[in-house]
Amino acid sequence: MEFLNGVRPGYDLTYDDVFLVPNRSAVASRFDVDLSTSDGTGATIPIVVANMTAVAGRRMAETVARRGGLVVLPQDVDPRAVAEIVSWVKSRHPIWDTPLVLTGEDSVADALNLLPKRSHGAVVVVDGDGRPVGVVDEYACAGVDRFTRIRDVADPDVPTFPLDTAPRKVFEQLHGRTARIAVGVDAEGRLAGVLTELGALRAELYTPAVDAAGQLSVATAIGVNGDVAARARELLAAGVDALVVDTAHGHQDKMLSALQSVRALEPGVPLVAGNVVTAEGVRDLVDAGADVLKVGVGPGAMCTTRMMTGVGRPQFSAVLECAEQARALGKHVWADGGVRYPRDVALALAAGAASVMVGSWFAGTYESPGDLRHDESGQPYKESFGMASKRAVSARTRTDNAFDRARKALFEEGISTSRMRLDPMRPGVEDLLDGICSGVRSACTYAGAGSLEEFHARAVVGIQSVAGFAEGRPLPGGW
Ligand SMILES: NC(=O)C1=CN([C@@H]2O[C@H](COP(=O)(O)OP(=O)(O)OC[C@H]3O[C@@H](n4cnc5c(N)ncnc54)[C@H](OP(=O)(O)O)[C@@H]3O)[C@@H](O)[C@H]2O)C=CC1
Ligand SMILES: Nc1nc2c(ncn2[C@@H]2O[C@H](COP(=O)(O)O)[C@@H](O)[C@H]2O)c(=O)[nH]1
Ligand SMILES: [K+]
Repeated sequence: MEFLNGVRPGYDLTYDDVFLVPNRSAVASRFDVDLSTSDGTGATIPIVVANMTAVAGRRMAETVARRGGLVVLPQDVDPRAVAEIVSWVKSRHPIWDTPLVLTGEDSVADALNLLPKRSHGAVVVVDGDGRPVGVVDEYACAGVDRFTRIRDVADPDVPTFPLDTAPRKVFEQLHGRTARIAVGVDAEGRLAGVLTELGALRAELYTPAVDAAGQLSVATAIGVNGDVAARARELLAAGVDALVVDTAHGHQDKMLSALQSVRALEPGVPLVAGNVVTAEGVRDLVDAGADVLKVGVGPGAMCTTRMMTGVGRPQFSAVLECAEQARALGKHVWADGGVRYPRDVALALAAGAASVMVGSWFAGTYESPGDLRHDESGQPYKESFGMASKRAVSARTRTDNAFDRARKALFEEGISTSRMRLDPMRPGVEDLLDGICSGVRSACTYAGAGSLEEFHARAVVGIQSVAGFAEGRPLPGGW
């Protein structure tokens, strides 16, 4: 990456401060751009979902891995529960989505409770042998008593396909029909998955992130306290595909010894560590065994670190400096936090990040773990909170004695509650991934790049005024 006219400023920059200049391009189509990452995780899109309790759970992990990204499960989850989630994610089909399932005897109220759990918007009704006999969506549930039996409202016309049917064929069969989903069945005719028309299209455009056995990939985080090596060993045995050693101040001795102890296990999967924002931090963590550095102090949407401490660094410059150092050592950087638009992802990749971590933005989707709520005006939202908030710290320290818990509660560096609105046009995480991947593909072709490495090599970045940033915003309401 180079700065426009070779001018590298003497002050630090964040994503809003910069823009990409178009280059002459020989890339004929945005579909020709390869978005796969170079960080050794096998991800085929440069997106990692942050290890936050309000964001990263099993449905998020399954859904994002199917589209080629990676989800990091939070460190606050008990290792046995992580093992269960990992084996569950790995048991999911890499193309067909996990169905929501009820029997004909269940009620419309049961269906209405289940529907917001998944983006595909339908519940499959099965018989006693697990064979699909109908489909119910929210329209079928509208205007009927909530105690009505499902069998009385289900649509018995279920487009059904063997699991090995090409997604394009499923797309063509669904196109123009009223049926919302296609149902995939195994050799015995039992329900095994569902696909919407859009899901079938995505299955042709994205490549799932999978392990050597072809099963969906998933990562997990650990902290720096306690017996880090023992916990890491347990998680590696559970089959995680990357291990993230995570603490607010990654450039501290406790992190270095934690990393050394995990590296000594020869994990055999990428070892990620952070957070840091300086070249010195990168060097020390690499010396201690990190393959990937997590970069960002203070940019997160739930993060109050900069307001509480004055510590941090504008994220674009932090990523640029850390990526330069990591690349010089043959290592990689994940740009962590502060991503609000697809452009922020493109800019982080231009600065040299191998992948970009997104947290709060994805909290406002069907796939995040929280319950769907509605505000006073009926708008759907989910709650999000920071991992250093009173709420998260209190959950993390629940087994400590009362005095220690009270001591810990003093160091609050995150928001305990916030509302992340579900965008009615993009309520699922895959809708957001579509937007991000389209934006990044397009950014690559503007730069004349066919891969993310070429994008970083060719990117020309300029610095803009606040007015320059404002000019780039759309004006849906006119002026
Ligand atoms: N990217 C960011 O800007 C930030 C991210 N976070 C996220 O919050 C989560 C919790 O992290 P964390 O609070 O580190 O919790 P951890 O449970 O990992 O504990 C961190 C350990 O490091 C010690 N420590 C020393 N200095 C610091 C410091 N300045 N900040 C934090 N701990 C310090 C703590 O000791 P003692 O408690 O005795 O001081 C504690 O033992 C993580 O997911 C982290 O990524 C949190 C803040 C900033
Ligand atoms: N200082 C804090 N940082 C936090 C907290 N919880 C999470 N985080 C960091 O934010 C990113 C995600 O950023 P986002 O803008 O996409 O939400 C996450 O990976 C952490 O590094 C917190 O309580 N305090
Ligand atoms: K912030």
